[in-house]
Amino acid sequence: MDNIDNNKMLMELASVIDRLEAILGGLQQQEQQSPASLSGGTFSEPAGRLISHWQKLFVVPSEPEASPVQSRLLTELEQQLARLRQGHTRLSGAQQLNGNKLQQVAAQLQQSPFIPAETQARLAKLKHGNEGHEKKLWRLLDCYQTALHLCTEQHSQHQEHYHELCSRLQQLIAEFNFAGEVAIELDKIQRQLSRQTETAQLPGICLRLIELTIEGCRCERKNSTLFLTKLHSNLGEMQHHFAISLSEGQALFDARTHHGQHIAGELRAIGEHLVSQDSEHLKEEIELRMRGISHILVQHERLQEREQSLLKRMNEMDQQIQSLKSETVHFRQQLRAQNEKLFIDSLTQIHNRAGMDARLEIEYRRWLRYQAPLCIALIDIDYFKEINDKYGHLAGDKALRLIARTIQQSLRESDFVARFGGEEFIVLLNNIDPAHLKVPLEKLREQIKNIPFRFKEERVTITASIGATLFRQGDSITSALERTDQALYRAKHAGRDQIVMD
Ligand SMILES: Nc1nc2c(ncn2[C@@H]2O[C@H](COP(=O)(O)OP(=O)(O)OP(=O)(O)O)[C@@H](O)[C@H]2O)c(=O)[nH]1
Repeated sequence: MDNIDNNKMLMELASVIDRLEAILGGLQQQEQQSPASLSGGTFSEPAGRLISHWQKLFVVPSEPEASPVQSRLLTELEQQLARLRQGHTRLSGAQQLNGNKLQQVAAQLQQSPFIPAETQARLAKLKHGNEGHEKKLWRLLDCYQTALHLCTEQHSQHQEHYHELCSRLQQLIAEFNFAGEVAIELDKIQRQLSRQTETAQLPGICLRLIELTIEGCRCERKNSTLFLTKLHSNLGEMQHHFAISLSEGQALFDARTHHGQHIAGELRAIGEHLVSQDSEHLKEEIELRMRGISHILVQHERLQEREQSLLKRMNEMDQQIQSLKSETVHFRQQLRAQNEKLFIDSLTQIHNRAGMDARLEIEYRRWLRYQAPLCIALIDIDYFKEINDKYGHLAGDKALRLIARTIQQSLRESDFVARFGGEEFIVLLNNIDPAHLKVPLEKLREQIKNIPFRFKEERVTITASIGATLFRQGDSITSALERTDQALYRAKHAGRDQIVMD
């Protein structure tokens, strides 16, 4: 069912791409522009065919402004994207249904008393499903639209927008944690992006990433379903063995009790005869009873053999449980790594915006409960564009990594730092003394300023502006963030390289 839906979604995407291609094909005939060459060409059909049309239409524009044909083309593309969005909403409804079914199975399995704790944890994860990929698909579609606009963009900010798009795509790729072929492909694209790809290749890269996301989801779902099926059959087998062992154990117990009672009865009878009968009769009676007892002893030996084989079976089942446990531990570790990766910024290796959202929510609730002073600060690097323009984007990236490390090292263990976006960082300082709030922030500002940057053998000082505020009565997260943003704005306008508190 899952695969059918994913295939349906892939087909839907492919058909939209085909429709786009048809429009482009028509327009191409009207266009007299000469085709320009593109290196790479690693994209799959139909994305590859589509890109070659773009090459012809966008790579060597004859006019500085987008022509009416190009504008019309963009409008049509956007309409197709809108249709794709509608189709996707329908499909995600169907997927939701599947997800619900999977969650029901997981919930039922979780109730079974035979499930080890580790497996319970994994099933709980399955129960919650994974909505992240869908959001990423939309982010990719947005990137795709941006890439299309970039192809026609002529103005001075082109380079800046180009780098921003590359960063967004790299960030998205870093957030994926697919395995196998998809991971290898993603890695290739990641490297391609870091090598200054041509603008005209970006739409194709976006489409390829969409394809890979769907393929990755399909594999992930397939693996989860396989795991569930295997788990289910293992558990069924174990339950069956347990039931047999249980009834066998009960039968053994009953037989032992019965034999015990029998032997006790025989001994009692011997005792009674010892006092009441004459010696000849007594001898016969004892022989008879002794035969009865030795018969019971033979039966008892057989019981012991059955007990031995039952013990052996129990041991085998125990081993089965152990291997099931270690399998689920491994899966859980994978899931944990995947979750952690979602919250880490690929460039700086500190938390990203999603990580910050999660932590801010926790700190805010804690502040509401205990009212311990909580400070939020935005750190924005001054004139960072100049670094990029003068020394290149890669040098800029290196600087961002170093700044992130410096901020992290300057903070206490309980403080929190994340990359808020671009060249902006956010810091949360909890349990801070309001009277001395500026001290750690000043230290931060100084430490950034003292980083010994060297670009092209030139010593460069990078400074930062900081806006900060304390959470106040009646604050929401948004209101505190807005205040911090305004404080940062004032710090910039007052000449940069300084802290403004609100
Ligand atoms: N190298 C690199 N640059 C980035 C990244 N993200 C954003 N930027 C750049 O950061 C720069 C931010 O520029 P602006 O917003 O104009 O700010 P600024 O130049 O720092 O100037 P002020 O903030 O006003 O002091 C842009 O050039 C972006 O391209 C990134 O991941 N790597």
